[in-house]
Amino acid sequence: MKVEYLHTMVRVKDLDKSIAFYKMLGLIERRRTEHEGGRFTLVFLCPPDQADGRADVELTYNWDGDDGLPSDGRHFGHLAYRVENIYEMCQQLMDAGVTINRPPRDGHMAFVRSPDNISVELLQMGESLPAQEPWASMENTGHW
Ligand SMILES: C[C@@H](O)C(=O)SC[C@H](NC(=O)CC[C@H](N)C(=O)O)C(=O)NCC(=O)O
Ligand code: NI
Repeated sequence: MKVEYLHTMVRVKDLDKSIAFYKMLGLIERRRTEHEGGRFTLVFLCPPDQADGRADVELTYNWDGDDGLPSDGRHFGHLAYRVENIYEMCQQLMDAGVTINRPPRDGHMAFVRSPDNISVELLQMGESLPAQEPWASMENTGHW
C-alpha cells in the first residue's frame, strides 16, 4: 500500500515567533486553518518548491493555552501520513495489536499510537472513503 509522509505536528505558544523561526530554516507558510469550535489554529509550513499538500511542520496554536502541556519544548503532537486506503491500513495495524485510538469513522482521519506512545495521524489520500462497518460505529479509545 502506498504511504506518504505528510507532516509532523508540534504545539506552539506564539505563532508569529514560530513562523519567523521556521522561515529562517527556509520554510514558508503554505496553508492556515482557523478552528472556531476547537479554538485552535493550524499553520502548515513547507519548502517553497513543495506544493503537493505535504508539509514539514504543522504548527498547532491552542487559543486557550496547551492544556497544561509541559513547556520544555517537548510537547510533541503527532507524525502524519497519508495512505491509499485508511480502512485497510487500520485493519492491518489492529491485526498487529496496535490500538486505534481514533477510528476512521469518517473514512478520512484516524489516530494510532506507536509502541512508545507517539501519536500518529493517518489521513486518506484523495477523497474520503464511504462510511463502512466496523469503523463507522467504533468509539474512540482514550485521547488520541
Ligand atoms: C489537519 C490534521 O493534520 C490535524 O492534525 S487536525 C488533528 C486535531 N488537532 C487538534 O485538535 C488541534 C487542537 C488540540 N487541542 C491539540 O492540541 O491537539 C487532533 O485531533 N489533534 C490531536 C492530536 O493528538 O494531534
Ligand atoms: Ni496533523
